Amino acid sequence: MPSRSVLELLPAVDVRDGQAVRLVHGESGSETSYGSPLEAALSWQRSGAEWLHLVDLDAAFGTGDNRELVRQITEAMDIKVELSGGIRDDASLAAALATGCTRVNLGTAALETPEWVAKVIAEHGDKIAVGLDVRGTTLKGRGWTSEGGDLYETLARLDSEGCARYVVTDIGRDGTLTGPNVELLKNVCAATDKPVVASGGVSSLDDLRALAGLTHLGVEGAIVGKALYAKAFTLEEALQAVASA
Ligand SMILES: O=C(O)c1ccccc1NCC(=O)[C@H](O)[C@H](O)COP(=O)(O)O
Repeated sequence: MPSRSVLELLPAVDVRDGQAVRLVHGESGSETSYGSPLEAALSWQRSGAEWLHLVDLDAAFGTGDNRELVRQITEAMDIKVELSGGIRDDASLAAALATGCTRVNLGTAALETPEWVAKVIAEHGDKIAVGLDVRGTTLKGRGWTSEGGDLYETLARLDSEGCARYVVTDIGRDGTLTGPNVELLKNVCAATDKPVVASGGVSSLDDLRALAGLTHLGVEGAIVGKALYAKAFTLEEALQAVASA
């Protein structure tokens, strides 16, 4: 009998001005602070996480960076780390990869400098994921007003360039505890053969079970932020829920 794949869970640590924070709709200025990002990351690791989704929000918003702290956190982890936020050129990519992270997530660069993204996909393969942050089917930079084109046209282009994986976020759900956009995830999975990581909106164990029910379509993992910080459930409960879904 073929083995069933278990949904990977990626607890999120988003860093702004040295603090772990949560945003609403990915918008700068909407943050709530949750203290030390290293402590948060270590606590997810202690709770059994196999992945950490670590975001440098200052780098993403162009308000500085938390590069040294992100490096320290990544080095302190025994688990896999996905790094995101402000990775847009050779220097920021080199700094991110030098942390020893498992992969990086490119966002705005995929919209604004597609030639560079094609080049680094060719060079680094599986170490590069692309974040597709959407409202409706229009791509957006996180928390930004600029529009980045059509989701499915961009997906087709990135697929043709060999992109290994997509992190898909409905910005309208992000940080809102209103549930993931299952329809969007199904549509993206239908449009690509590459694995998809769901991001934004998870509010309950039932949401995670619903995402676990999409693994056969290509949903490989789910990023969980606000729900863990708001203590809607524990990470142990979440891991148990997806293991038995
Ligand atoms: O990932 C980024 O690069 C990023 C850039 C700018 C704003 C937000 C960004 N990421 C946020 C996340 O990845 C969230 O942690 C994730 O979507 C979890 O959302 P939620 O479970 O709804 O808190």
